[in-house]
Amino acid sequence: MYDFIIIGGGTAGSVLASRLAKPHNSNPSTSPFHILILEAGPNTANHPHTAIPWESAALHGSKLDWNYRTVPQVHLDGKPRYNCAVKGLGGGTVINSGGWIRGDRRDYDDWARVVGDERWSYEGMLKYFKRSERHWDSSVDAGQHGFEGPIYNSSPSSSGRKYPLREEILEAWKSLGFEEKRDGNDGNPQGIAELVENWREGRRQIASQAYGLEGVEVVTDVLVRRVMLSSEVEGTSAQRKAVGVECADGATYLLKPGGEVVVSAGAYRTPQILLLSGIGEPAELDKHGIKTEVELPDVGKNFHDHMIAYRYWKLRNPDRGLAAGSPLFNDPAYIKGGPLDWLVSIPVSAEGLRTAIARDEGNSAEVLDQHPLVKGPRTHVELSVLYAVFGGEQVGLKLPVDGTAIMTFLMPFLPTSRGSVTLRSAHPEDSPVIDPNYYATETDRYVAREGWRTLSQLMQKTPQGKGIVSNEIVPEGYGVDDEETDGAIDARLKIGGVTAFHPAGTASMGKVVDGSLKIPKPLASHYQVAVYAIAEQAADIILRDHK
Ligand SMILES: Cc1cc2nc3c(=O)[nH]c(=O)nc-3n(C[C@H](O)[C@H](O)[C@H](O)COP(=O)(O)OP(=O)(O)OC[C@H]3O[C@@H](n4cnc5c(N)ncnc54)[C@H](O)[C@@H]3O)c2cc1C
Repeated sequence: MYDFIIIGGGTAGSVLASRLAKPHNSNPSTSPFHILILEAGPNTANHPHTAIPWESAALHGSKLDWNYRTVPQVHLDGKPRYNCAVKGLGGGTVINSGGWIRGDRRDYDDWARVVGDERWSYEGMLKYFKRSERHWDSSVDAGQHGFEGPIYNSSPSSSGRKYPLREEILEAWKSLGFEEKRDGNDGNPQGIAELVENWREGRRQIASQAYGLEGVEVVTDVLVRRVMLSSEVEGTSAQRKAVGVECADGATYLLKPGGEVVVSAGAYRTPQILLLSGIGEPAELDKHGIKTEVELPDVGKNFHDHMIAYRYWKLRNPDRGLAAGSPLFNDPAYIKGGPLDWLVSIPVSAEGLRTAIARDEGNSAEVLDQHPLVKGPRTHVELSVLYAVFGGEQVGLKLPVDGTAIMTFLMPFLPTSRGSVTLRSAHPEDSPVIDPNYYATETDRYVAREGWRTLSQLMQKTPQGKGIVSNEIVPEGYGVDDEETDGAIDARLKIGGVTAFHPAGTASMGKVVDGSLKIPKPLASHYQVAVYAIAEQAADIILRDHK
């Protein structure tokens, strides 16, 4: 019997279990709790492709990948998209690209406003951002950064990567009017900031190992089917309480009285487990012959993901050795992180945004003035230049990694499109039906087009961009369109839009789980920093309740 059963030993599950077993600042093994993690995949500790970050390419489609396909994306080119999630101890941290990006304080403040709970504001989360990280530079603002957390941070410059295009690209961004920031992770990321990664000396840090699971019972290779619920009468109303967990093979694990089950199975599988437990929309449950235990219509709704789109550019002078494939990139320092220097986080123009929102939501001028996406300014899109090429096959391009081309990406950050994750069947082995519904709103299309045009300006209009690249490498059948009409940009984004691997929102708090963890909106960031901090705060909340 257990005090805590944690379903899913991924990023959040590992951090939470570790902190419950050994609270922050405590001596080893002081926990009085019996804690269990149930993880569907294997222990990833000694896997040959998990230590060196760039080897994660070999994990896509492997046994460690749940390897999802979405439903056809009707607002893109009508085709399904591949969505990856890791099946193994450590979850997303086994494969992710290591971007350690905290995002914009305004998003967290918006969460706090929506859920009426200041613990989820930027200031409320700050303690946990600091607690999880170990910044490499002791001269940065100690009010914003942690120096003793389990997760080591690094940057291209701190790891000794000296990319030949670093200064030219910086100057190109500046010539578009953007300002350089010394620290992109201080809650105000707008501008040009150096990339921060969570690689330690060029090695991946997997959450389950970096935090450590001493004092936690870990069962791997076990697929959870459902949370077992009992009916308890409290006062005049019947309450459902978790009493344990049932696995697909029929094994059960039970809670001690007063114990808790935590469902941290990621954005795709958390709603599946809740639905298989009879927690969800009765009509949806009826379809699969599942008895409704708790009516919660929003389980699996509110799904959103960041869409990313890549573009490719022919180098004017490849012999300068500017991109992966040229000999310079064989320097061992260069495998210590991703082939880029800068992330540029920007708002889009408020006027166009108001028009787009009005088309989607039909708001009056007064409402639009107060609209959270307009007020801010919010960080609407992230842009970057990479000194490598990959992902071209999505748009039918075969691009050898031979040092002759570079790429750019744009990632619209605060999508208003919403999709869903629903049941395919009552069998836990069947993957859920995943519909991110990318690019469904005019607001999302407007933001993406603005990002697209900014990248075109950077590469084709700035003196530095014009000096670096000769032309864009365009997919067959798509001409180079100097006018850059909305239609022409949409056509490219509809074939090129793919997941940035940031699924979220399917157990949206306040609607799906209890009041302490209500977080229903997207963030202008990459999600692991937030997941680490949320799990850190969850541990504090649970430990307070169990004192
Ligand atoms: C390819 C890729 C690149 C990424 N790059 C970045 C990046 O550069 N920066 C960034 O900030 N974020 C990045 N992310 C996102 C980030 O890694 C995730 O947001 C984060 O890991 C999510 O944590 P989680 O705990 O919610 O889910 P996960 O870490 O996915 O954990 C869920 C766990 O639950 C387990 N599970 C699921 N169903 C069951 C079941 N029925 N029974 C038992 N166990 C189950 C899974 O196997 C998994 O281990 C990336 C993600 C991917 C996939």
